[in-house]
Amino acid sequence: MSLSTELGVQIPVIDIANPTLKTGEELVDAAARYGFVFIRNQGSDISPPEIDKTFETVSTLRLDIPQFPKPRKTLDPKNQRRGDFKEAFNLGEFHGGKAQQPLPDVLIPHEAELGHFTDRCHELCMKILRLFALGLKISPDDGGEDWFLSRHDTSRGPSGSILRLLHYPALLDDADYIPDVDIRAGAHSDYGSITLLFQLPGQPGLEILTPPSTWSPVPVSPLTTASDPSPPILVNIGDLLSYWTNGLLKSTVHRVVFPPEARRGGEDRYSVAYFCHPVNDTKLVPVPSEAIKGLIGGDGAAGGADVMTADEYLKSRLAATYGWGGKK
Ligand SMILES: O=C(O)CCC(=O)C(=O)O
Ligand SMILES: [Fe+2]
Repeated sequence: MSLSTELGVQIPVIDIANPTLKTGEELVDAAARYGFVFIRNQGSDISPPEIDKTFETVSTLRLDIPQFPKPRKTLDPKNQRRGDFKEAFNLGEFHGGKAQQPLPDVLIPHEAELGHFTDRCHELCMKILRLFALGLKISPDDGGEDWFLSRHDTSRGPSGSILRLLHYPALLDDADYIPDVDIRAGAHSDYGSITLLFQLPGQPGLEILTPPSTWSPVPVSPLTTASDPSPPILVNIGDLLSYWTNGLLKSTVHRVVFPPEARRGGEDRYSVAYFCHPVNDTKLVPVPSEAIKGLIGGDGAAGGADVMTADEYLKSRLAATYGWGGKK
């Protein structure tokens, strides 16, 4: 493990190519401290060409796609009056390589490739969740390393997992833009188990809220990964996994800002996020780990009659942010 030392916060960089118990412990430690961790990408999990291909597709996204919502919405409706300067397309689960929703014309030729990428993201999430179970020392009697896997097994039923393609347009000279008010993506936390975030070299902007309340920039490629074939994949804990672990793993608030040089003109920014959720009917009983037992009783998952399903939890988070029926 190494730390990303430049700029602001030091998010650990972890190599999971040949994982051991120590790798699991390091992941749990990073998730408990920061809620964010970089997974080094030297090609063994999701290959750089697969990531490049997905970004080629994302770069075809333009504001004139009818399905893109207008006017713009924000991820932070409580604090922000104006919409985020971004467009995004969410792809739900694929079945047999087929999207289960209408696709905009520009994405139709890329359906199989996006389905494949979604599968690769899900597999990587399973590898990471297995390592979390190892690091949390879940006993073999309770399901051991497989504890999270059976609960994210897509053959058991639908889930809220989403692949989100994001485009943050460059600012045109005549853009209706208010410096220091407008933002590319408003402050928010993610809702699911874990999120994978893919970013492009030279396109920074992500910031995380660090205690007591400082916005710290997150580099795309920390120094120790500068010569890797692809930037590391950024993994963050969502609200559901934080709830499930009674707050041991942190769901950290984050946002995307305009880099200072992009405040007029500037460049488009593209990113891809995979939000991994458990199967809808998964019961969110407390994760059986000694590290979590002492924390039960706060705002986290309760046993007994109060147990929520993953689907109920997601709906409650959407309702708290947008009112019932809203969409993130
Ligand atoms: O585009 C990014 O870098 C972050 C996007 C994000 O946080 C989200 O869509 O939840
Ligand atoms: Fe996010």
